[in-house]
Amino acid sequence: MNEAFERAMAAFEPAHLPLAVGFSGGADSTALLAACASAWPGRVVAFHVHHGLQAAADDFERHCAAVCERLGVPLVVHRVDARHAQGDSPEDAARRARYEAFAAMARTDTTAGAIKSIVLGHHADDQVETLLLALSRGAGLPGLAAMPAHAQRNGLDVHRPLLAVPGADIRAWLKGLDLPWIEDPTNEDERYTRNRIRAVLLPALARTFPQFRATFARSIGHAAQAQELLGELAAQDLAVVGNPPRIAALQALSRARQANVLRHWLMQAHGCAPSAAQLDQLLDQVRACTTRGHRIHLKVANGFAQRRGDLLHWYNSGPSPKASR
Ligand SMILES: Nc1ncnc2c1ncn2[C@@H]1O[C@H](COP(=O)(O)OP(=O)(O)OP(=O)(O)O)[C@@H](O)[C@H]1O
Repeated sequence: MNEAFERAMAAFEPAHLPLAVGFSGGADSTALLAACASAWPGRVVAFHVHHGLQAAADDFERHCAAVCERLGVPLVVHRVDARHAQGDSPEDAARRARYEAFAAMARTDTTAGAIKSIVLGHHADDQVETLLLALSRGAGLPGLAAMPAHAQRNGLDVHRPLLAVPGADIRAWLKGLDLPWIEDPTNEDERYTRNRIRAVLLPALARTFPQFRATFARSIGHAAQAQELLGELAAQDLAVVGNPPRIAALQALSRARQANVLRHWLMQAHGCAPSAAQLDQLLDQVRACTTRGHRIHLKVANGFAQRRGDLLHWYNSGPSPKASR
């Protein structure tokens, strides 16, 4: 019995049933799986991503299979090889591979029926860690908005019903059940920033600001709401400046709106995010672009932004033959 955990689960309404649970075998997703299996008997499936490169991955899979059998929940396993490309962080590569694996598992036939929603065990401590990591990188609003409780990703409804529940409450609830879970040894490894945050910063925060989980969550909510507005404004501005954007139309906007719409365009049309320095340089070039001969050709993310006539293009497949002005 744990009130915070039970309250969060009672408030959770998945967008669709049957429901998949992202099941790593760790404490949080074990509690989530057990709670979902009891709330929606026969309508829950476990999705396990097997990280082929990790030596213990086969043991994790066997553990998950045993727990699923105990709970009477079907298990789907998908193998990924999340080797990261140069310049890509291992965490980002693993996360991307995980969501692709969830989408692939959702396309397989499960005995429970077609899967359109997945639920993940991220909790209040994970959310605070995500915020602190974003601050440590100097992230903008999208980073400060941390993880949403509900989002669409790779065609699936992704739910995180435990975002307001501290990790300790989840474990307290799980201890009342007779179910085993895995303690991932890499969670103790202080070479990872996330683990240092957990071991060093969270206890200090608890001593200094006892309510930090709730107050940080409020700030995260404000950032997410502001980011939503910026997204709406960017979509409206993109409709006006065009895709690819017309340079003269960009120049009619304030610098902050240019930055907002260019970031949105690069992400929506090309799936890339410029660094703050690159975006700043690009804005300087857009402002300076007042003659027919002004050339723009700048490195932006993993490609280049380039002036072609009246338009600003982005490419990463080698320069265009017509690429002068
Ligand atoms: N290998 C995996 N297969 C399926 N889902 C996973 C996997 N790893 C993580 N998840 C999902 O993502 C959530 C958050 O991931 P994170 O890496 O923080 O968890 P974890 O420490 O591996 O395990 P847990 O959160 O279950 O204790 C998990 O609660 C789980 O729902």
